[in-house]
Amino acid sequence: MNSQAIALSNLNNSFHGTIQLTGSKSESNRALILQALSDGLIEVKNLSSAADTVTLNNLLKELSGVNSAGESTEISVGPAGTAMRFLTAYAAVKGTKVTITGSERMKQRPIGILVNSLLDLGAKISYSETAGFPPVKITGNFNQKTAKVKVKGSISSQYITALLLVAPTLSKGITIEIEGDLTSKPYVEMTLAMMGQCGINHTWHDNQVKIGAQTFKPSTITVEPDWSAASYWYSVAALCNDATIKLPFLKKDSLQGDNRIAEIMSHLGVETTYEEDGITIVNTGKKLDQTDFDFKECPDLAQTVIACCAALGYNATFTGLETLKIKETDRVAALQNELAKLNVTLTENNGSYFLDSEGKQIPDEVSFSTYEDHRMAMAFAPLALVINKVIIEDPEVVEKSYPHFWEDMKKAGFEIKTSELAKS
Ligand SMILES: O=C(O)C1=C[C@@H](OP(=O)(O)O)[C@@H](O)[C@H](O)C1
Ligand SMILES: C=C(OP(=O)(O)O)C(=O)O
Repeated sequence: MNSQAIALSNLNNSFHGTIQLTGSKSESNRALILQALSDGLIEVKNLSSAADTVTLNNLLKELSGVNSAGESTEISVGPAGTAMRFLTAYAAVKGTKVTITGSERMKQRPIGILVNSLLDLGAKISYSETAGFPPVKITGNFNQKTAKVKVKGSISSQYITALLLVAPTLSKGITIEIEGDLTSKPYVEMTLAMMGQCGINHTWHDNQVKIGAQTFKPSTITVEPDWSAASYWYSVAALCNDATIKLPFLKKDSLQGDNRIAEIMSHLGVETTYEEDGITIVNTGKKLDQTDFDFKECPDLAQTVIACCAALGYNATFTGLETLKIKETDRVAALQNELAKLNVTLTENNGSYFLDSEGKQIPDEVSFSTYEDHRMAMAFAPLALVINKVIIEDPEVVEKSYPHFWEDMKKAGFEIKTSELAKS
């Protein structure tokens, strides 16, 4: 089978310039649901160009034409996890007759925890194929039975966000008891902060988050640029001999937990200066001064940081990677496979992953597979700064969150050629 790939090289090893990032996919997708629930009282500015956001926006428009009395319809979210989870809660409480499906991978990403909570609340919802996984079918009106639900916190924070977003529109509101550890906590905090901007109050004591029935106030949400996307520029800066990169409109006090890439990358020699109109990141030449990194609160940064450490020949230990196995691909397995091409290993021991990169001979040319995962492509692309020729297979995967990634890489001096790749 032949498939498209691109070959990247970068002989300059230096970049001084500005990169304009698109809006945060996470903030945008919350804003769209809030806007739809508020019947247009909420205005959204700087919406992301991410395919996941475009998809959600289109599907919300499509669903606005479907009512609970009419024919059932089927929609597909493709690979968009947040769209899958948020739309399931949205359609369930509206009683919209719809089957929500997605890509083949989406059908392997669990949704049972959310569906069980929606059933407890009073939704009419079932599975069309495999219990616990998409597609889900919403079959009728929602009559709220209870306000209280228990949600396991360690699998995905998106289930909690999905419930919180719809909570103010329910006559009894929702009180969520989070069971066990909460993963990706900053994403729940982002949800609550954005709802606060729209006039919705909450309480959060111990493991109980409560949102009562409330009305949205007319408001404007301005989406900040995407900090997860910024992480690839931190990697470029870390791998360049000489880099000063301006990323406009990113803020220190961000709603996005992935702003901790600034702190993480400070240990790899990249310094961040916060300015009125954005941030500037600079390679200071400092060597690794910390060897343990935890990604429980920022799982989307893991691939960037691990690939970057491997390229720099650093040994390090990583934790908080549990949820990576149920994302766009099994990201741990994907990392292990691709790092092996650099003669680097990532081995698990009791939930910790040890990266053994020191002194490894990196080949002159490496072709990286991307596993239908945007973050695999973007995490490995900057390695063209230390490898003569990097080939990225199926480069269009970046569209999911960062459609103009390759144009931005060209602006930064990467030479990019398309190539036909022979796959067995
Ligand atoms: O709520 C969100 O916008 C997201 C939450 C995180 O997922 P999990 O809560 O499943 O870790 C993150 O990985 C994903 O990219 C976006
Ligand atoms: C995990 C991700 O997205 P989602 O869960 O929304 O598909 C991601 O963007 O890295």
